[in-house]
Amino acid sequence: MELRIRNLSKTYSNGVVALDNISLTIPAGMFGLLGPNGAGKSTLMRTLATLQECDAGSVFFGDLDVLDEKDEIRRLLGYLPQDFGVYPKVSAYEMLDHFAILKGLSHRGRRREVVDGLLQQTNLFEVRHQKLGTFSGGMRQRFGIAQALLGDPKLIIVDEPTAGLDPQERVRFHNLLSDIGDDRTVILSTHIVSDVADLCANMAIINKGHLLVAGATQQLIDDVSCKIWARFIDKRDLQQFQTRHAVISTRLLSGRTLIHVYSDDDPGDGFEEAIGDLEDLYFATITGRHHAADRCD
Ligand SMILES: Nc1ncnc2c1ncn2[C@@H]1O[C@H](COP(=O)(O)OP(=O)(O)OP(=O)(O)O)[C@@H](O)[C@H]1O
Repeated sequence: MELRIRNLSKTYSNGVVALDNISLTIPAGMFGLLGPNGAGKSTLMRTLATLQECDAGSVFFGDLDVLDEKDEIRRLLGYLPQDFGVYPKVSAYEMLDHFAILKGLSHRGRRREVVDGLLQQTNLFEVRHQKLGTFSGGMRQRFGIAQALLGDPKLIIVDEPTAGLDPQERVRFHNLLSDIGDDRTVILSTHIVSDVADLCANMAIINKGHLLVAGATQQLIDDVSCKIWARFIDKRDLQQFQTRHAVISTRLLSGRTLIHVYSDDDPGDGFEEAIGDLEDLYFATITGRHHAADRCD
């Protein structure tokens, strides 16, 4: 089902504008919401998860008014918050069983089936009697997904789930997310570009409360791909290059400094055409070089 966000705004009491007139349509499947720290992602996620009020705007999930029909939405919603805390002294099984009771699964036999199934799906069945306090970050996040999946939600919101996971756990977590994203609407909020590149067919970039671009991930990459130029430089010359060119990223590659610049035409100066990727789109967009209307021919 589609989630339609229209003209959503939120200003905190200290004057910070966290969401500035955001309009966005999120189709079924995996959707990536990408933005740096402080962009407004968590504010948007908490608003969609009915945990926080906005100042203006509307949100519909199919025919349901998310901001008004909170109880109905909560029945369809699974949420993994950014700061998902667990009781360290309780086992994974006990905790999930407890959440299942709260979700209204009162029949003991049925509950056991559901809880066992979710522990299997998240690869935690073998360790189900271990205390949550002994879990690694990745195991804890997979447990977070297990609790978010209770009640078979149609809308799943995960807020920065892979921060702090090692590469192996990240892959494992990605596989789990891509499995659950098949027949649901899953919103993945993250500042990690590869999370979106690996998983999300559709995406948006927000910064400082503004929606910058939104659409099909591959189309958005195609729109930037002809405008990215690269060259290695001596890192002492970086400032010079920054004054002459629209430098969007600087990275070290085998000890050498590689810069990417954004330009409609060949910038000269020894740059070669690079094939723009999602990271280029991200940096070009949040540095204000690339805009939603910019295209490659
Ligand atoms: N309760 C609050 N009161 C005042 N300002 C807030 C509050 N919560 C968030 N903010 C501010 O609103 C802006 C957006 O914050 P938000 O947490 O939504 O961003 P984010 O993209 O999720 O970033 P992060 O990844 O750091 O959580 C930030 O400038 C933040 O400092």
